[in-house]
Parts: sequence; structure tokens; C-alpha cells
Amino acid sequence: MIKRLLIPTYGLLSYAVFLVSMIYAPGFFGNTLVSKSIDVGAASSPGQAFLINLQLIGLFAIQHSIMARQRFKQWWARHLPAPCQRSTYVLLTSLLLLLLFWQWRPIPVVVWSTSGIAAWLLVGLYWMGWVLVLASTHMIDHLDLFGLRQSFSAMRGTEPLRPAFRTPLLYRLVRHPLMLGFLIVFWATPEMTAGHLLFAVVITIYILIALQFEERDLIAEFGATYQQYRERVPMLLPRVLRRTAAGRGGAVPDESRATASPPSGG
Ligand SMILES: C[S@@+](CC[C@H](N)C(=O)[O-])C[C@H]1O[C@@H](n2cnc3c(N)ncnc32)[C@H](O)[C@@H]1O
Repeated sequence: MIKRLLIPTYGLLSYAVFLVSMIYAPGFFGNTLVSKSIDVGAASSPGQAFLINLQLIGLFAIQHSIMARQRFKQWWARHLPAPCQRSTYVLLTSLLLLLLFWQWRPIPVVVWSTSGIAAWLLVGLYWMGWVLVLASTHMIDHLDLFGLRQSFSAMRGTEPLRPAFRTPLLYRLVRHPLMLGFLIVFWATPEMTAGHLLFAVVITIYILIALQFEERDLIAEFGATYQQYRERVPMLLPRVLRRTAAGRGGAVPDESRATASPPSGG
């Protein structure tokens, strides 16, 4: 009985910490609404800021990657009740994000700056990125992604259903709309500073690598269904945009094929 109450309480607390980080994030990356943002904070030399910031991203990336892998999940299934696992992952991810927001050092060298209509368009694109992020979590399974479904199943004393493979709406346009939303958020800014650019470049590389591993797991789980999906639907750039780019003379590589062989290991 105690376990049945403790597990959902833990799940709700983890979700609350996640909400705090996700409510703060748009202000942090958009340099708006909050006092400590990506371009505002304690002054340090560019070299020191660079090193501290790299460590903050590194911590987040290491935790996020290790805990998302099947081998790690099998290992900690022996130490932690199954319904708490996703909540713990969400809790640690959110705490590391909050640490990054708090400790991030600005490097205020301006790389590009826009004004007028271009600036407004970039701000609009930035907020569209967040809408894409939020919508995508609901299209896959918001409650499962953030551990709430598992917690409530424990409260009812039932086994949570394994999430099914799904391709609703945005997932018919690209395979990773949630990550596409994040990439838009990190790059769409009217004024790009060196600190912001550092974050955008490193996290983009990280996301592109992490997606190879995620797809490897998805193929292991859903087999031919996911393979066919991969052949049919582009990874991040919708076909209509790729055709436009190709029409303008830009050579657009086929992402589906480019990612056909995920890296080994991990
Ligand atoms: C944080 S979500 C990101 C989903 C996707 N990479 C995206 O950017 O939209 C990661 C979880 O979604 C699951 N997932 C990804 N694509 C899926 C699909 N089409 N159907 C069901 N689950 C999916 C993965 O197994 C993983 O547990």
C-alpha cells in the first residue's frame, strides 16, 4: 500500500521538477522573461566560460545518453522498481538542465544580429519551435515519456502497456519532430552570440549522434515496421522543404539513407 502511494508521489514530484525546467527553458534560450538567460550571467573570461559551458553540456549529454540505452535500463531494472525508472530519468535530466541554466556563462561576442522584420520572423520561428516540441510529446505519449503513466499503473497495481510504434500527424512529415523543434529553438535567434552558438553547435552534434542510437533501439524494438518507416519518412527535414532547397539548386542528401547504418557500440 505504501509503495502504491510512494511511487506516484515520486512520479508527480519528478514531473513537477521537469515542468519547472521546461517553463524556464523558453526564457533562457530566448533571452526573455527571465533574469538569468543564455546571454546573461556571471562574467568570466571567454576561455573559462567555454570550458565551464562545455562541462555543463557534457554532463547533460552523458547522463541523457547512458540512461537512455537498453543495456543501462536492463542493469538498473535490478536495482530500482520498474515504475520509478522513467521518473528518475526525467528527474535527473531536469536537474541537470536547471544546473546548466543556473551555471551557464555568457560569451557576449555577437556573431550575427538582425533587426526589423527578420528579427520578428526569427522570434516567431523560435516560438514555433517550442510549439513543435510540446505538440510532439503529446503525439507520441506525453504521460509515458515523462513517467506518469508508469507511476499511475503502479498505483492501480497494473502493468503499464508497452508504448506502441506510432506515426501521428507530425511523425508522418519527419521521424523526429520533437528534436526538430529543439533544433529550431536553439538556432532561431535574432542575435546570435558566441556563447549561444557554442551551445547550438555542440547540442546539434549531440542530437544527431543520439538519434542514430535511438533509431537503432527503435529498429531492435519494432523491426521491419521501423525500417520501412525510415525509408518512407525523412529524418528531420520535411520533404516539401527539401524539394524547395533542391529546386533552388541546393544538393540535399537523402537523410534516410545517410542514417541507414547507426554507429556501433554504446
Ligand atoms: C524524447 S522522445 C523523442 C522522439 C523522437 N526522437 C522525436 O524527436 O520526435 C524519445 C522516445 O520516443 C520513442 N519514439 C520515437 N519515435 C517513436 C515512434 N514513431 N513511435 C513510438 N515511439 C517513438 C523512442 O523509443 C524514445 O523512447
